[in-house]
Amino acid sequence: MIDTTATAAWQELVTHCEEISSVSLRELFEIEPRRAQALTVPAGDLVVDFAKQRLTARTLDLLLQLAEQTGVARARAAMLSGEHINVTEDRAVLHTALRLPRDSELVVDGVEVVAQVHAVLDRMGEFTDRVRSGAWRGATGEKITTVVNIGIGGSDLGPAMATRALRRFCDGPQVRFVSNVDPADLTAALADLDPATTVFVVASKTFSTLETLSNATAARRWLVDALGEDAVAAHFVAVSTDTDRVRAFGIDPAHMFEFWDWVGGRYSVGSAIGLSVMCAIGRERFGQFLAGMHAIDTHFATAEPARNAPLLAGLIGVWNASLLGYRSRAVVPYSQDLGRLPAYLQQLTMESNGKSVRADGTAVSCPTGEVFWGEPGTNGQHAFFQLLHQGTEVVPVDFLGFARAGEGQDLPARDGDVTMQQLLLANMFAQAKVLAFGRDAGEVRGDGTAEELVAHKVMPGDRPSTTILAPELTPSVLGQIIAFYEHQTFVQGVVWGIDSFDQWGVELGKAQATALQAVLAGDATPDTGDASTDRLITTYRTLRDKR
Ligand SMILES: O=P(O)(O)OC[C@H]1O[C@](O)(CO)[C@@H](O)[C@@H]1O
Repeated sequence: MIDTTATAAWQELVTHCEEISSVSLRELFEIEPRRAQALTVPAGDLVVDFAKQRLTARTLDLLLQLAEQTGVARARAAMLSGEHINVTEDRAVLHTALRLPRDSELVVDGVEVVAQVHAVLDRMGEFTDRVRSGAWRGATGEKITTVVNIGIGGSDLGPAMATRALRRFCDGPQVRFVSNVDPADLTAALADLDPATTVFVVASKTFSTLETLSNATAARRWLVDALGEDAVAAHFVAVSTDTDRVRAFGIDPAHMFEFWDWVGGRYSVGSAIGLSVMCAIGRERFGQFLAGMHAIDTHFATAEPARNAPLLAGLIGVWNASLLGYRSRAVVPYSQDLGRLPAYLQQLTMESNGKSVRADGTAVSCPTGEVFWGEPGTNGQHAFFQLLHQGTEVVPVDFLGFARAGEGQDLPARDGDVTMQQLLLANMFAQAKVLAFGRDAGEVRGDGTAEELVAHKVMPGDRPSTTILAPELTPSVLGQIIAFYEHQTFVQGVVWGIDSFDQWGVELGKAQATALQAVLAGDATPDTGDASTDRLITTYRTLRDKR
């Protein structure tokens, strides 16, 4: 298997990296007067501006050579055609098939999958229409007013993020999300609900996840206590790949919405896992959401490399993390509605690329897997931006902003003719500008700053960012943003040589938690194999019993 660091392109990038580290972003803009135009790449409705990244035309050229030498185009074709690129689980990786138009065809492992996908979408649409219209009645004949999605990880973060992002389009039942096995989560979600008007969507690819099954069991008890066992059929539906386990839990497979092992959990929001989103926004808008994803899939599959936004974004992520040593990336959407995007991207990117071995089991030879984190702007400006501007760590930022607020939603700002949406965007542009270009001591002194404060007010600059602008946050645009990040994650995985679609690293903790449950509940002297855990369990028991 190709070792990325052994390629000729990588070797050249290492040398180039040293050269570029001595050139400031200010200088790069002087040397390359057409930089802003050249490094702005449209993709669907997204306009992606890479101009404030620390790179030159030469860097991009070398990164594109790296993509060629590590086989990104070949891997992309393999993914899109359904080859088993998830080698450790021997599975195809086909989230892109979830958003193929109805008249497309794709045969995978001898099965035509597009027809299957649309059959499930149709069933989801029928269920959604019935819930939204009131045709789906609860056990006592009442209309459903609340849908509670019970799931975790990919079975929660995607739908929860999307429902919040599209909240101005939510005109169906209210939708809530319960994920954590912390009982506070379910208790709070159910506190003001009426079992007679509530439907639970139990969403789990495997239908074996401890948190989801615990919450679903508790929710079932809550419902049965109020309405009796026979009520389960009208109040529980499932989303899963495992019919037997759904049946064993007590949900009729007729009330199950299927997806397939070729959809990874963190890539599943376009599958039946999006049922709660469809309930909230309706099937037509959910169709627009899928069409948005498909538009970026098509861009990723067909745009020439130098104008392929997800390809460039993925390569620039590798450049930042593995060569320049910028190990984390802040994602700052200037949109309160996108408040859960950073959490969603944490799973998408870190569960995909947080790996130390390559697909063939050999050790990686460079740092992989950026640490993703963030909060919406402008809130983040009043929290962690100090470190972004003047800290010792350089953290590249992804800014996301929208030209328009939702229809009829913009408000006048405090003074002048400026609207709040303009104020929001002005902040976003200002932050990216200051991060890139800073302010040197001469400029600070020029403002009449007292000499003892000059060092404190110098803004170092040279802090890279990408700005993603779109006209408005609509279902389609949200789909485009998701697919844009999915594909850049894929590109990085290919360059690093890792399997971005397994997640073995989370298994051991799950197994040990299962083993520790009984120890916590019992009174025998703990003997878990390590003194620290034994001591913590003893302390826990003391605290638990001291009231
Ligand atoms: O949908 P499931 O099978 O309940 O899994 C939930 C999540 O658990 C994981 O397997 C591990 O955290 C994720 O990949 C997945 O999204």
